[in-house]
Amino acid sequence: CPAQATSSSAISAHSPSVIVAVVEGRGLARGEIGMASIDLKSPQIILSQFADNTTYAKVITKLKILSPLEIIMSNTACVAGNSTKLFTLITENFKVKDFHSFFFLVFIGFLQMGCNTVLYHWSLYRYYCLAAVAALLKYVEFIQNSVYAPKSLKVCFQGSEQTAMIDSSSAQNLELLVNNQDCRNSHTLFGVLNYTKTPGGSRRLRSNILEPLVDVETINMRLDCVQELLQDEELFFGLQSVISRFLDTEQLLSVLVQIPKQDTVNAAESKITNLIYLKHTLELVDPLKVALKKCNTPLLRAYYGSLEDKRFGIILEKIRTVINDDARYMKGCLNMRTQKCYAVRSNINEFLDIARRTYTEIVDDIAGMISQLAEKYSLPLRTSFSSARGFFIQMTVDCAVFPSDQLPSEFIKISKVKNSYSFTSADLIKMNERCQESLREIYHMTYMIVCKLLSEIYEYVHCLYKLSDTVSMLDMLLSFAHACTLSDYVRPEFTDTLAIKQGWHPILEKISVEKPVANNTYITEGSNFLIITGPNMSGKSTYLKQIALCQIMAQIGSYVPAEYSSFRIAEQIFTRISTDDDIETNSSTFMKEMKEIAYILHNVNDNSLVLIDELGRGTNTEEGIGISYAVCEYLLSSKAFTLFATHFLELCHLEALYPNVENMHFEVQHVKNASRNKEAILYTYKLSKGLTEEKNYGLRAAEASSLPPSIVMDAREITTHITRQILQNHRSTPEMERQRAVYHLATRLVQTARNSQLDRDKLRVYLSNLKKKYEEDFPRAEELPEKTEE
Ligand SMILES: Nc1ncnc2c1ncn2[C@@H]1O[C@H](COP(=O)(O)OP(=O)(O)OP(=O)(O)O)[C@@H](O)[C@H]1O
Repeated sequence: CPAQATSSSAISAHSPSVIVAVVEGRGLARGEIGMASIDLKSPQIILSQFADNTTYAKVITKLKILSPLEIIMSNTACVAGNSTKLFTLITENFKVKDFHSFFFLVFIGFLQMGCNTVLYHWSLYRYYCLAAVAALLKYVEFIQNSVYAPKSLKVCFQGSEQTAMIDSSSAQNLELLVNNQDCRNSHTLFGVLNYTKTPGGSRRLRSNILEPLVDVETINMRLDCVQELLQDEELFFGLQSVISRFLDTEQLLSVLVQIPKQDTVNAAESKITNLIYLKHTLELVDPLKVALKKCNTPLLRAYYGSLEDKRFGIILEKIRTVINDDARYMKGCLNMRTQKCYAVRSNINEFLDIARRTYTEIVDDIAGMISQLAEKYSLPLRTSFSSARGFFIQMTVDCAVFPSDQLPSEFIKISKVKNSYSFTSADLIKMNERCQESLREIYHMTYMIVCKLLSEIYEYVHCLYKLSDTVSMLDMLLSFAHACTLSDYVRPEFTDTLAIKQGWHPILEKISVEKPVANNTYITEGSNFLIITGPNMSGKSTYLKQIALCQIMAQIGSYVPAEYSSFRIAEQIFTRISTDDDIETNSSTFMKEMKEIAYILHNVNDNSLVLIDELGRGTNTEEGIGISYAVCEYLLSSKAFTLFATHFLELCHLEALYPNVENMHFEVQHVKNASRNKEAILYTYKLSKGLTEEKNYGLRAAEASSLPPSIVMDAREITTHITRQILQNHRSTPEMERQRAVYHLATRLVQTARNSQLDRDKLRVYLSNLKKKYEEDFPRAEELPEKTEE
């Protein structure tokens, strides 16, 4: 309820309130998905229809982003023993309700009767999402016991093209909204950026982080706003003070446009409350305009323009004819009760005026009775109120000196909290009942007046959608600017290169005392594959995550933690990052790894950002290397920007085979620990070119840990023995080496030829160097086919 809608209610603002209906095509249309969702806190229906593959990755990702309260599916999809694959997949992850398939069809039938030609044609192409929305509306009507007022709902069709896709496991790996190790919200990207003041603003930030933009123009417009907010303190503080007074506009709108099917006291009370909230919200439009008046950037000007809408004034005028000027949102349930009681102006309904007089008299009587009791027993009694108990008596004394059995017998229902007794009396209970009765009357009569007023307002209510959009967007932009003022972020540019100068990890900065070590990144189309090596704990995973987080921050319109940054828009961000707290068994960890990598390989395109950390660690070394090598070669055939962190140094040979691969490593230093006469590792967290030269760093890390020294010694001996054995097995004849070199040379030639980005001169130089090197190493090079160079 909007009463809780303060900036501190971010958690309640995120509690699930979305209901989604999902429909899948049948027969030839299998895989065609229609989805419709409605947030019970926001009267907006979002429709989408798209084709998914057999893993249903898109549906599951979309559902995870929505984090629905409930999902409804047609009962034909879940016939016992014969349920569809989609149904089974969804039930594994979410709570599903089956709903009669009839409701999935009713809306379509109605449309096809020809009520609206645009919608009719639309229905032919978007059949499935319309079927979903039909069922969704019916279901909401059924559970909420209310319908939406005509022409009041906003309907959006959301294709999957306008935003970058981040699958749910990547969102988890990157700690976008939840931290794997720490349940605190602040240890996430959301926590780093969230300085929003309204629930709508924090919801918007959340959804933007999960679905960053891909349109450079829109991103730059947002960045212009953030820049202006950073440069103009007056604008920043002026806007922030107005925005923080807004309530949850979306939820308010949602409640306003619902018409209860039964007139209960609760429904009446809630409508009156919401009308007061509406008045409070509309009265903030003018201050918001004043705060925005001098802004210059196009987006802020556009928001200023949207506030010029005359309908805000019309609604407010209409409200003021019926509602008292001083009726407003106030904290505290008794205050709000008083506001509701006296909301409607006097002389509009004489029975209402009489009922209110009666109510006032009862409240005065209660106060009088309690002060008489205080006098009679010489006790420090005072009148208190709670929505559960109504009026009751409170007394603050030293409870140890004054035990409850010393209280007069007419005080009943005694409870004790710290040094305070709460109780009531039989008379007070009766008076509370009378008070409730007169309130019911007041609410009923007020409700009638409010309903009439609302029916006149509905036709203007659409401007509130604009207002809630404006407020949540301004709140989010202010939040970005706020985050910048606390840390030295820089405005990103958008080019075809990923270049970050001295970038650092934003979450690590927030949680650690010292500023993280910053690093440079440079990835272009001609050098789009970085293999990152380095000992354990040297900072590989942190670096990979840092790149993805900076990319997301840039694409939502925030500044980024770096000295300079330029990004290529990523249409998808994929990660395969092992999580250490995996409680699954080794084999299922491996299967999870394989599923995640298969998902990436199926969906990667030239504009993806791919981050892979320690692939193949769930199986033995040879197989791990084999899988990693094959995956790298597959990814190398695309122009995706890939960062591949690994302990398999064998993969670093790829640099020699592919011109677009670059080896990077994290440096460590060895320092003598004088007291223990041992060598210790000093992590620099600095990224340098080339592959790591560290050997047996696993053993050294084990030594540094609390593993018993005897075990470390044994491990060292066994490792030496195995390495010797492997070398023996691998010792090859010159002929074997020559064949291997021919194979590598041929692979390199094919890859180089495929990579049409290299210009022909560079290609020629590259190939003749290759041949020269081969001739030096292997005297029988004349056996190569003569035309290889071509
Ligand atoms: N740039 C940095 N600045 C400061 N501290 C860092 C930085 N990078 C990493 N660290 C610290 O080092 C710890 C280990 O980093 P990380 O997990 O990234 O290492 P890793 O190389 O991936 O290790 P492993 O190979 O064992 O998975 C982090 O928890 C973090 O506290």
